[in-house]
Amino acid sequence: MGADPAASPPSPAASPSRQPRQGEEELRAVEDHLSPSRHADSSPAPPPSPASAAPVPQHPEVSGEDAELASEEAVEEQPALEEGVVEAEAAVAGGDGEALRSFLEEFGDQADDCLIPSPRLKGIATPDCPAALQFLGGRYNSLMEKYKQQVAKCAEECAPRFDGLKKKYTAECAERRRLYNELIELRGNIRVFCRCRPLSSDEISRGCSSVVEVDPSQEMDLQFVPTEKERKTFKFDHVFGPADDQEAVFAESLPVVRSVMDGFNVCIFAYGQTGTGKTFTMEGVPENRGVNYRALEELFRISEERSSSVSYSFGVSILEVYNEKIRDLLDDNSEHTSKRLDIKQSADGAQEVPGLVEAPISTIDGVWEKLEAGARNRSVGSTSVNELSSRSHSLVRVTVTSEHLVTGERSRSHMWLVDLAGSERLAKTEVEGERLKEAKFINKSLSALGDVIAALASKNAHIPYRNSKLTHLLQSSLGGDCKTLMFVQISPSSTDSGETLCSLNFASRVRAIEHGPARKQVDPAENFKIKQMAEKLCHEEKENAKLNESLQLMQLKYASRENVFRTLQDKIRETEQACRTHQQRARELENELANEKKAARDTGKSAKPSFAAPVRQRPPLAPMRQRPPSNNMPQPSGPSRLRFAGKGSSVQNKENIPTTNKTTVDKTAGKARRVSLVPMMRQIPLQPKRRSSIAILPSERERMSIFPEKKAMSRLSHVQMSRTARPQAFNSIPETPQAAVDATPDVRGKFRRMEFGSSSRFSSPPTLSMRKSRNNISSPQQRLRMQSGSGNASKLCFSIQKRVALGSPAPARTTSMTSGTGIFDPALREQIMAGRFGNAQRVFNGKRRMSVL
Ligand SMILES: Nc1ncnc2c1ncn2[C@@H]1O[C@H](COP(=O)(O)OP(=O)(O)OP(=O)(O)O)[C@@H](O)[C@H]1O
Repeated sequence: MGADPAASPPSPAASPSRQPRQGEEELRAVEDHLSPSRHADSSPAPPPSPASAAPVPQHPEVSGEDAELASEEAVEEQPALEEGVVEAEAAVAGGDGEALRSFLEEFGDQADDCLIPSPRLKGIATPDCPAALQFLGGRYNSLMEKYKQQVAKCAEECAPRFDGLKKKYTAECAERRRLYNELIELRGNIRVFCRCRPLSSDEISRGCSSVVEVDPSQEMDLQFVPTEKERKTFKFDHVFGPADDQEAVFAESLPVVRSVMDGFNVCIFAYGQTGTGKTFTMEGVPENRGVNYRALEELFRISEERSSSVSYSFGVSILEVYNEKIRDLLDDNSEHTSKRLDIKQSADGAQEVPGLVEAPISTIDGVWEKLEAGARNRSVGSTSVNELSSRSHSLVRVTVTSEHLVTGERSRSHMWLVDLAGSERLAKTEVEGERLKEAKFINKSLSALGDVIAALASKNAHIPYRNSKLTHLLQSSLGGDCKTLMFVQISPSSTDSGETLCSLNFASRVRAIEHGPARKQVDPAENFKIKQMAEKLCHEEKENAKLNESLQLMQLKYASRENVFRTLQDKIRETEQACRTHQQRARELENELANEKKAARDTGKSAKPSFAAPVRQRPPLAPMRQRPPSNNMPQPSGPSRLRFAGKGSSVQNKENIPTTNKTTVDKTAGKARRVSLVPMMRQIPLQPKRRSSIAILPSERERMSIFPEKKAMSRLSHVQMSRTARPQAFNSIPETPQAAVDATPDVRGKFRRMEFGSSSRFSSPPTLSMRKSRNNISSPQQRLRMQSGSGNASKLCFSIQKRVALGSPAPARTTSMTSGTGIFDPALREQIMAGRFGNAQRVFNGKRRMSVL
């Protein structure tokens, strides 16, 4: 299905001057669909072919039934155009597509980013209309997509710049607020405006004259002229004459009102005589609204203006102080219920009235409703001065909570809008009864307000806020760190000149107050959090200090213990060194001793052995077990033999000691023992640290006694010593052998008793050494004793001596040990002897830890 180039409109793609553009393909597609119509113009129309059906709506002649349905749907989607198309149908005869073609031609000439609807669209016949609309839709969509991309790109490019500008804007806003606040502070945080109402018709009718002169050019001065002589000029921050309207008054109040939006506490109150226009200034009338309404209006306006950077929320409470009682004017049941409202100080130091209704407001209409409701509930009395005079103080509290969307800074501030009760003197009001009581309360609270202002003016340390409910409520918004605006309302009438003068004097005093810089109010919750954090920090600091102290103490203790430890280590080293020295010396002596013994044995060998003198017989050079048993060898004595026979086949096996008859044993007891022990001693390595030789040292009593029991006699470890006897026994032994030698006769006597009076068990080396020390000091043992001064050395000496005593063939020792000095019962003596030998055996055979006997 080709288009006739001659008949078809100039294709945009064919034009060399133009680049292919977006939408051209759609255009071409539609042109292709229109080609049958073109053929119809130049040549006979071909028969409708199913192949010519395309997804796009087509001419019914070309597209068939499906295309017709699609056309109908498209037409339904464009009901607005249908009417025009139907109207144009008559103009485009037969719907031959001529109008569509020319319409498309127009678009072909248009730039890609143009979408100018052609007036010819209306002229397109109904069958061609869907195709045209589809083309336009596609074109529109592609352009839309293109623009979207462009916008997104632009936004992306501009984002950093936008962020920078936003930051700059935020900084500028902050700076503006700061400067603005500074300006207000320079003007004074407490500002006093004087407003003089016009003479009322009643006053005019009574012929009252004006005693007040206001010069518009001197907006701060007010001339009080009761008489020409008494002319007095009062200065205020602004003076509004009778001609000034509500708008002008509010315009001057705006800076103070705005401060509340910056987080400062604000108080605006109207003071003056009854009927001077306090309520008119604060509340106004519906057609001429006062400060309250306008202030809230301004708050909403600012909130809207700053909505991109700060989020604000508002709440309103309305209350009155009547006869020193607080009444909630938004609580409809407050008059019927005995709900008592009181002032409490919150955690952040602000004054709160628990239970007071705080109505959230989001629109200015809502504000007006609340103000009206409050005004309706207000206690209104009637006096001769002003029929509608309110006999209570009316207070509107606006709570502003803000959160900065960029910095996250939060604040909560209050704005008090106070319409005070009339300040006229009691004498003038001519009241009595209930009205008099009301007047007294009013005067009391106004007097308290005067005292607070006077205290602030004189910068007293104590400000008597709590003298009245009114001043107590306004404490956080009156003086100090908040902004105060006072309207002093005066009457121009000559009849009120006295009251006017009082009011003007009071206002002048208020104006004289010098406030410090205002302080921004932060959210109480934030305040509380900060306080808690500060307390926690304080507590942690204290804990830290305590821990530091204890740490220092521990360090000191550690240092001192380290010193002690070092000293002990040094001592241990010294002791070890001494021990090593002693050991070395002991080894030398041992060697010397061994040499001596060898020499002694050699000497013994040279002498001829004889059974007639068994006592002097030397021990064999080799252990018994290594030698074959001999019938000629002497047998152990009776008790020893019995013990050998009792325990020990093992002993016999080891020692190869033959069992013989008793008579033989009796004769050769001492010799047999020496024969069996000496070889063993040679096998035992030197053990300087053995303590058994001194652990068994007996007490005096034990040494003097005889132990009949075998058990007690045979085991060194079973020495029966009483607790009290032990130290005595040990103390009785001199620390060194030399000490024993040098001991007093008493001590010597003790040792003598030990030597000769004790049982065999206690004939310990000290006894021998002492005896030897007396007789001969040239032996190695004695030399060792003489050289060693410590207890350990003496113990070592004892051990060595014992070995020497048991191993050496000293005849004197044999005699004394076997004789059992002082024991006359032969059986018992034998037992003791056996025990002594058994002990000796155990001591020298300590490594094996088994009883030989
Ligand atoms: N600036 C003014 N311009 C016009 N009319 C005023 C102005 N000030 C006060 N008035 C009128 O004076 C009358 C008394 O005013 P208003 O009730 O406000 O006095 P007030 O000080 O509030 O008295 P009260 O202490 O009894 O409440 C009202 O009718 C009020 O419309």
